[in-house]
Amino acid sequence: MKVLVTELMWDDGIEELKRNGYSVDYDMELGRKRSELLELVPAYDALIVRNETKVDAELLDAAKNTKVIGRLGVGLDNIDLEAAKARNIPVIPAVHANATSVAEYVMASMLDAYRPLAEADADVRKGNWDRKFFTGYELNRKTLGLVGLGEIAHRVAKRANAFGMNVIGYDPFVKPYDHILAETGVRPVETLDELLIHSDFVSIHVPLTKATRHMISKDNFKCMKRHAYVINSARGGIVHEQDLVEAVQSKEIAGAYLDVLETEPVQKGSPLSKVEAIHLSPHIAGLTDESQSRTAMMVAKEVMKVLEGGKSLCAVV
Ligand SMILES: NC(=O)c1ccc[n+]([C@@H]2O[C@H](COP(=O)([O-])OP(=O)(O)OC[C@H]3O[C@@H](n4cnc5c(N)ncnc54)[C@H](O)[C@@H]3O)[C@@H](O)[C@H]2O)c1
Ligand SMILES: O=C(O)[C@H](O)CS(=O)(=O)O
Repeated sequence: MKVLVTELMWDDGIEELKRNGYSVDYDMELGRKRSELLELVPAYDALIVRNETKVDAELLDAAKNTKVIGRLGVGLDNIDLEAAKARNIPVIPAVHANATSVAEYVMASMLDAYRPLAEADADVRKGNWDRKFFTGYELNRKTLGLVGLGEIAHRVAKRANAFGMNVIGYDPFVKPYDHILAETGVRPVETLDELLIHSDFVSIHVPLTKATRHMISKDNFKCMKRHAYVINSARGGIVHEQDLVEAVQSKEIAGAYLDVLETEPVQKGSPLSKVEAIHLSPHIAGLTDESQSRTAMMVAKEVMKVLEGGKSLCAVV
């Protein structure tokens, strides 16, 4: 059977498929080459994608022999789940496989905001020794507000607790008596405004949906503390980018860490890249060697399970 991998996949998973007798074609840029992809896809029994391949009705119609779709991550905003369901094609994300890596990225962002080592290093290399300017702040006793209280948010909360932070969270779908809140030390709040008003850091952990698009925009920044930072490692489009630029430029908030953008890769001349206090990274929060090895192996194994006639417990449709 033939498997087509259209985006970055760690060797472990590719080798696992080959060891089990599958023929694998791998082009990590194919997700961006739509017409080539549409031409190639009918020949494959399984499709393995990441976040850039648009898996819509058109692609699924072309994928006449495809029996399963593996997703090398958890965000599903690039996949038309209804269209997959209608065609009886299970979609299998790498459930929880990169959550710890994202949680560590959020901790790194908060530490960078308060202890900017890269900037201090650059300054010392210029011959300066400015101890006053580089005096930082402690995360201890600061408030972290988590928007969305799913898998990643809880892993962030555990780590933030270890740093002595107060952690609050907003998620209308999580019950206030849910045991996970007690286990990870999150105090739930009832409204997004309440979270924004109290937080020194606001970290976003919701999927991109119609309801979450531009969930953080102009009026929300006005609620926030002037020294607060926004961290978005979830999806571009949840934070309104132009409103963010204006909020940082007018000092309504201190800055932001964005791992994800509304249009990826970053556009030439993007206003985001002109604001020093907006820190950008190329969608790498979930990318570590460990997480990608786990992700690739999990997806390879679950895809093979379906191709061999079994059922994957990780399938979302
Ligand atoms: N940057 C990266 O590398 C990276 C890596 C992994 C995941 N992600 C993104 O992070 C997102 C979250 O991942 P997760 O594993 O924590 O997902 P999850 O499904 O475990 O949690 C999402 C939470 O968001 C909540 N939610 C949904 N709509 C909401 C709303 N309108 N208001 C408040 N809460 C709402 C849900 O109730 C759920 O608890 C993913 O959907 C993905 O887009 C990014
Ligand atoms: O949704 C995810 O898991 C992440 O955004 C990482 S990736 O799969 O898009 O690389």
